[in-house]
Amino acid sequence: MASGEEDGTVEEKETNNKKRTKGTIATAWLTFYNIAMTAGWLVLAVAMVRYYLQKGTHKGLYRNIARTLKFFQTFALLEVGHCAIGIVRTSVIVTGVQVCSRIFMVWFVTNSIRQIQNEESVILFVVVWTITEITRYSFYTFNLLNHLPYFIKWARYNMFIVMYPLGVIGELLTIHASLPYVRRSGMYSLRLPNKYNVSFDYYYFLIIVMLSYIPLFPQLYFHMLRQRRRVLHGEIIVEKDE
Ligand SMILES: CCCCCCCCCCCCC[C@@H](O)CC(=O)SCCNC(=O)CCNC(=O)[C@H](O)C(C)(C)COP(=O)(O)OP(=O)(O)OC[C@H]1O[C@@H](n2cnc3c(N)ncnc32)[C@H](O)[C@@H]1OP(=O)(O)O
Repeated sequence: MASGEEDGTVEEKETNNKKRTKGTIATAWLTFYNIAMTAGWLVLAVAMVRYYLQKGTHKGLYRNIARTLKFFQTFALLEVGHCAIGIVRTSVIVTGVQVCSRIFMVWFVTNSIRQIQNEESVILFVVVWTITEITRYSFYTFNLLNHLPYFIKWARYNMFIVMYPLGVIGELLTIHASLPYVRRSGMYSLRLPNKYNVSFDYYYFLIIVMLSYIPLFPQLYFHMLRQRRRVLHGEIIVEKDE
């Protein structure tokens, strides 16, 4: 008599193989991690809605949620580790660029320059990140638990089409708004002469960061479009080794 696996479809067999290779400890850790991250971003969403309903303005909202945002966005650094040790099938480079650019936005732009914290662009990228991350982490969680509702899968691989550009617009407008303050204050800059004999201008560094979105963002976006074709339309995509 044929075993259950022999009876299964190619898709089922592939899922079983993937699970076996991932291992129990890794699966348990990822389940815990994804539940914690879904909960964290949900807390953030509730805090934002409550603040807006109580105050009727977005002014002061960033300060109200800053701690939670910094904590959960920084925690996402673990994702680079997940890829590096091979417990998730994702590129370290793609994940690294995504996570580091977000951490940079949170710590070295929004958190460091108080004057821009009430900009609408800050609210734009925080709202977009929040919606995206609730969907993404619940997708991973339900997927690991083998109970993935189709609408979450659909949302994970469709919402980014609009959300990614919106998030980028919010981030770029925020960096742009910070430029005059950075120039005036000379923050994080090193002027000559100094004992190291090096100079660094954070103002120009921020302009370089903004320009680096031009080559880097399309790569992240096309990566997600490929993932979308693979997951929603079953296309076999041959990726180059990183
Ligand atoms: C220091 C100076 C910094 C300079 C900065 C330069 C700027 C560069 C430009 C950067 C622009 C970024 C802008 C961005 O911040 C804006 C926004 O995010 S706006 C909001 C919209 N965003 C999105 O929709 C994000 C989309 N991106 C992502 O989801 C990820 O970041 C990405 C790494 C791109 C995801 O790719 P991935 O390959 O992981 O896709 P999948 O989700 O399909 O996963 C692939 C497989 O891995 C499994 N997996 C992954 N993670 C987990 C996990 N945590 N738990 C369990 N399993 C996981 C997943 O299930 C897939 O498995 P399988 O292949 O078996 O199906």
